[in-house]
Amino acid sequence: MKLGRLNHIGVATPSIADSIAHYRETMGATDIVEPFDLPEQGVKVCFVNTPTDSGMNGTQIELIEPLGEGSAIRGFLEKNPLGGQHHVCFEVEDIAAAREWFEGKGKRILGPTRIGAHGTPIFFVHPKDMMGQLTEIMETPKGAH
Ligand SMILES: CC[C@@H](C(=O)O)C(=O)SCCNC(=O)CCNC(=O)[C@H](O)C(C)(C)COP(=O)(O)OP(=O)(O)OC[C@H]1O[C@@H](n2cnc3c(N)ncnc32)[C@H](O)[C@@H]1OP(=O)(O)O
Ligand SMILES: [Co+2]
Repeated sequence: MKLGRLNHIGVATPSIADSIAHYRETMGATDIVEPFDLPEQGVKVCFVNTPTDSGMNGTQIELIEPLGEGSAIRGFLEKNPLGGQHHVCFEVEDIAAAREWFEGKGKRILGPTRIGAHGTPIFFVHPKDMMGQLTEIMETPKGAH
């Protein structure tokens, strides 16, 4: 497997509205996408786009707020009430081959491969098998970059 670009850093927050204000007013972000619900992932999502010199897409901050009782990020926010860095997400060309790669290395994959916020297949690898970082792997969107 070949590591692709760092697509996004997932940041859990108890309030996307408060986080948007923080990124606008304190961090000077100018390109923030309207938040939307992803009930199948148990989160409300908002992308903060970061600029690049090349004009290619920059790495995003993916703000995630719990949606519904069974949200996967509720436990994280109970331990970290202010929120904070939750996961890193790297792109790969072929999601099935990437899954086989991590499985072959004995890494625990969390649940099935499913469609993520960018409309392409994703899966998560357990933080305890990844040097403490919850790691999302996503297939590069067709025609991106
Ligand atoms: C927006 C959609 C999508 C996208 O397209 O980008 C997303 O990003 S959705 C993001 C939310 N979804 C997920 O995170 C799905 C995968 N996550 C999980 O399955 C669980 O959250 C988890 C990683 C298995 C954790 O489960 P939880 O029940 O909350 O905690 P545990 O107590 O079982 O945790 C065990 C152990 O791991 C440590 N931990 C938990 N979360 C993290 C983390 N984000 N980063 C690093 N470490 C983490 C936790 O502290 C426990 O450690 P010990 O206390 O030492 O046992
Ligand atoms: Co993510």
